[in-house]
Amino acid sequence: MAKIELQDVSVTFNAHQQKRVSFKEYLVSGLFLRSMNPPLRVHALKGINLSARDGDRIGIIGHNGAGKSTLLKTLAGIYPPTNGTREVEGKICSLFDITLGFEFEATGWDNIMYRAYLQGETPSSIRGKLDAIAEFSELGDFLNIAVRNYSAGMQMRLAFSIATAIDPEVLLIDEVLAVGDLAFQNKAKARMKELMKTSRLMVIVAHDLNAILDMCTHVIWMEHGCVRAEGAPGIVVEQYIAAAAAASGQLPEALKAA
Ligand SMILES: Nc1ncnc2c1ncn2[C@@H]1O[C@H](COP(=O)(O)OP(=O)(O)OP(=O)(O)O)[C@@H](O)[C@H]1O
Repeated sequence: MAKIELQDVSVTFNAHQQKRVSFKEYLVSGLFLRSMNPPLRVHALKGINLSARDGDRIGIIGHNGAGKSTLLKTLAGIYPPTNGTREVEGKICSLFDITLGFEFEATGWDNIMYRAYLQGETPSSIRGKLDAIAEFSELGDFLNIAVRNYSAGMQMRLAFSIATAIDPEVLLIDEVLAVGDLAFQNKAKARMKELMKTSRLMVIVAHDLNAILDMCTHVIWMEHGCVRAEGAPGIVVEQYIAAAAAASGQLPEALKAA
């Protein structure tokens, strides 16, 4: 069974400020032993509660900087909650930032082994998938050389081929993932669709509201690190569009017609 349970989760970052300071300000701050660039605390997530089970397809929408990617990364276990608790059960496949964590001095083949192992495969289950991963990546002999010699697109191909080789129970996707050239993108999209169908639980961050309406059973609208609204996709997306239109001083199409 796949399961996600976030209780009162907050994530805070300490960002280093790089304000320009005049020489005078610099001297005065030194005199009082004050830093001119104290860390800026960014409250990316504030008190998020989320509960999802087998069969749920959750869409996350919201403005730039609302906290969508941070939420996805917290679910993936990349960011530990600053407060609150995170519980995720099931094999996770994260389709975002997929090229992070390559061993650049190692060959493509070795990276397949390392990564698949980190994704929870055993040495024997990896061996059964090696050829399929290599074939999907279409990297051929390049798999014999160090990954540092790959182009950005080739790294993407390899990372995507490995990440999607497992049968995920929990699928975490950022819509902006664009993999490789046009031919590979079509292949990648088809594989993503397949994974969306077969995974038990999916959470997707997207700005494409039609995709959200098509795919999701539940939508969470994030605003400044909080959940502004959540519920049935049709209702939440409509509220989101109306709020965006009001903010930009335009009437939503539906209201214009009324
Ligand atoms: N590693 C980090 N260090 C410091 N601040 C961060 C970090 N990651 C995100 N933030 C901040 O957290 C807030 C939420 O960012 P996040 O990337 O989650 O937003 P988002 O909703 O995914 O935005 P977008 O739609 O633009 O991708 C922003 O204010 C961002 O500056």
